[in-house]
Amino acid sequence: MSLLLVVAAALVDPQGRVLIAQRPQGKQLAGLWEFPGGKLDPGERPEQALVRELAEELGIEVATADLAPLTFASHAYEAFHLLMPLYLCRRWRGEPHAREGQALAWMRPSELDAAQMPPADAPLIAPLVALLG
Ligand SMILES: Nc1nc2c([nH]c(=O)n2[C@H]2C[C@H](O)[C@@H](COP(=O)(O)OP(=O)(O)OP(=O)(O)O)O2)c(=O)[nH]1
Repeated sequence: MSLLLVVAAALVDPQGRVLIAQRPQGKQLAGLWEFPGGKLDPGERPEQALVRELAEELGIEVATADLAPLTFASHAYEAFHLLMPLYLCRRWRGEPHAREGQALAWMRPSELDAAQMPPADAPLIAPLVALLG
């Protein structure tokens, strides 16, 4: 079993909506909607990696102090076991925009359709609904 650590963020806007991004064609799980984030580079701390991914993917600047642990996913994919902490973030600099051509959407957690997200993400929705409605 290989364990894959991926860090992800629920960016929350003032209306209580969270940002999801569509995985581009050609990648594993293409077309599904996910929380922004990604894998750690060698030697990186998880929060550092998430700050870097948010800058690369969305062009926003986030301080590690503004990343609050919310919950995590633990899911057995065929090729690896995914362990994915989900951080809540309500404060950033800049306007999130798709820097990698991905579609973006702000959604109320209660509207997140588990079917359109990777299977690992299904258990992440209830804690977001509990917090934000
Ligand atoms: N960022 C993110 N990844 C997720 C979520 N749910 C989920 O199963 N994953 C999986 C998909 C990928 O296997 C992995 C994230 O890897 P990644 O986005 O950094 O890398 P990738 O698969 O696009 O591949 P690559 O960049 O190395 O080419 O975690 C999610 O909500 N957000």
